[in-house]
Amino acid sequence: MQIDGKQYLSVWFENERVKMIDQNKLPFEFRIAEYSNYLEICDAIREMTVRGAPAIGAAGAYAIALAAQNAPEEKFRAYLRTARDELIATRPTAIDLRNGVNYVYEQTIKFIPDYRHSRQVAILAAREFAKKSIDDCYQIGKIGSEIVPQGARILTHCNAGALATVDWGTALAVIRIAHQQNKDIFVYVDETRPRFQGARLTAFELEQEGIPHTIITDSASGFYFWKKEIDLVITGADRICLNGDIANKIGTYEKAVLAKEHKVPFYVAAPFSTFDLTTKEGADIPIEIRDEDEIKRINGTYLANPGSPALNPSFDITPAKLITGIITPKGIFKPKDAARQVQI
Ligand SMILES: CSC[C@H]1O[C@H](OP(=O)(O)O)[C@H](O)[C@@H]1O
Repeated sequence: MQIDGKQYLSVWFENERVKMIDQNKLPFEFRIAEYSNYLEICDAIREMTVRGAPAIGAAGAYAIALAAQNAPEEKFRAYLRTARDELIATRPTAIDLRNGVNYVYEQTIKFIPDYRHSRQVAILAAREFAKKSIDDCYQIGKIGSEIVPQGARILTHCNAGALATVDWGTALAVIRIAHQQNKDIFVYVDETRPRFQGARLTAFELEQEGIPHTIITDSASGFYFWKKEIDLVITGADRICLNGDIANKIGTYEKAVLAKEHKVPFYVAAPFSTFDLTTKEGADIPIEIRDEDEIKRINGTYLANPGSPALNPSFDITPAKLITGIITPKGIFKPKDAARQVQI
């Protein structure tokens, strides 16, 4: 992604350290955070310094590579197993995290007790996972742009951009490439309470690339559907089940219901690292419940009644029946057929 004319990835491995754009500071401050051990990356994922399903998948992959560099040889496998389990436990919903961590873990332990080779393979495997994510997201953008009509007004929710992946994005990869194809698109950006990934991160990415857009409150989208100002909805996903149900940022489900009511196509864009072939349907996906203070406070200042409790599920489930198609690196598929593409 271009930031002030310079090319960046959201997360990368350099000089034996994992580096990432601090997404909690954007768009007000551009800061690169860097870590030398996997425990710091566990905190970074929990605190959403890095966030977005494919981005935390890559961060987890690099964290295992870092663990392999630091693991004492006398307990190499046990140290890596602990790192794997602690990283996967940081955020339960996005399946890319488990997929990225497990991929590098499995590749690395194959070479024990050749510890030097294991350490080299760990870094190569993590870099391979991240590079495949970038390539998959670019393909998603190219394939997805085919369903974007000229002059389309597109609603998107949360941030499914380059910041939520390693580069390009998923929903925003489609939007970026449609813009590059001069399709004259306009984007309605849901602010996405309570952490404002839309108002802060999606709006930042779109402004950086000169893509016309407006921020709206989450509750305003219904009004723009009613005004017939939304032609298409494209979101990302955090987990896609065997039957095509998806988990995505809280508020996605209601956009899908509105889209159905107003006969507007609702697409989900995701790489294959977001598919979970071990989960049959959406009801089986663990939903991350985050701290109530994310709702009640901003930067420590209360904006809600301090004495009242708040419920803060970070994701919801959108059933396959509300999804027009799932945009993958291999093509666009009906939800019920998408998971099969991963198996092929
Ligand atoms: C490329 S899809 C990213 C996906 O992850 C976001 O969640 P979070 O910001 O909590 O990591 C959101 O659900 C996006 O759609």
